[in-house]
Amino acid sequence: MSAVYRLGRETAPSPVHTQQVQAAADFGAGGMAGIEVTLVDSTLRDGSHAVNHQFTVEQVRAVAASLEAARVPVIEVSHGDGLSGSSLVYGLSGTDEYDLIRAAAEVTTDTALAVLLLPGIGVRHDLDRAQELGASVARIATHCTEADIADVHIRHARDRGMLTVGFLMMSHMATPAVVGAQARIMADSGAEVVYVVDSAGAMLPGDFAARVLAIRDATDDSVLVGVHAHHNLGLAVANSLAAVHAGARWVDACGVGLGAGAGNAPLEMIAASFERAGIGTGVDVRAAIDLAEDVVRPVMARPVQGDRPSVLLGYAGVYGSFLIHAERAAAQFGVPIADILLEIGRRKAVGGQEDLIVEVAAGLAAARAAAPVG
Ligand SMILES: CC[C@H](O)CC(=O)C(=O)O
Ligand SMILES: [Mn+2]
Repeated sequence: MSAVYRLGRETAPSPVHTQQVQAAADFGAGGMAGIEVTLVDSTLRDGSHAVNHQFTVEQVRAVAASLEAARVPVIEVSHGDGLSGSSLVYGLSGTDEYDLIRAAAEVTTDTALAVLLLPGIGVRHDLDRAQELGASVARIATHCTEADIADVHIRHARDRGMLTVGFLMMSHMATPAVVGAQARIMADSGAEVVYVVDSAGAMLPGDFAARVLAIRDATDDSVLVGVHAHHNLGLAVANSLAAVHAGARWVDACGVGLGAGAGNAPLEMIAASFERAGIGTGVDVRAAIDLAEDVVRPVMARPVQGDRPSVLLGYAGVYGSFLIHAERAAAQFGVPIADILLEIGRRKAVGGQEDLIVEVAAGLAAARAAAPVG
């Protein structure tokens, strides 16, 4: 017989104030009317993780053309780990990313092309090559405490006339004040937009809002703030709304959410919910819904969803792009993926430490083998 549940563990809510009702209404339909944002679609870059970096020229042409038709203003095309990410450690590209950038450039005229670069994986020359093929937006990504290593790349992109964006990855690992200070470093280097990036999909709406406000404060609103949310805890759209409410004006999304882990904020849901909130994006919502279903879903090699490993990524604060590596290590060493991800989270691994996943899996397997049976 099951238990009878009785009221008792709940704490009483505090009395309702008029300001609270007004603040809540900001998050309702039409509550953010008058705000305009720039949407950046990263299906062809973050989505690269979810297809094991196997995008083809034909797929890129189809996705890029449909994004242009939906009036998405900026689309990002690169290996998942940024320019020159194709490697044994991060995953070899099926098609050279410059061929993919060229393909996207050939089918777009009104949409701007962006590329991602992680200093050390890619170099300044990679930005030059991408720009020659048509990229005009450079997104320079570092761990959230290492903004200074982006200095030469940000300056270089600005000198070449590219719209330059700083991208503070794994932002949940630093306090709002630290994220603000790091954004200031990127702004001083010349970044025009600086992003709060929830690489692990571990952040809650207030975590985003606090970091957006901290960046605005630390930079005296001299840069625009962007947000890049992952859906591991099912919060990517709500987090993006909270970030916009706090002042973010660039917002990333991917068709069907195609991206690392449980994916990114789905473009079609961002476009639709933002329109309901009154936020202007310029994107054709019907076309975004159609392209997600008809163009992006067919290229998905695997469903991007909040399954066990994806939720664990968000819960443990682990890099979304570690998912495929962790799945492989779990199969190779015969240990539960949950154990690997929780241990990686405890060790606070940062991007670039993919080999630690193998070390952790091997260690867990050895510990199991050594444990007394029974
Ligand atoms: C490894 C680069 C990474 O995928 C960038 C990004 O999208 C993120 O940190 O979420
Ligand atoms: Mn991402």
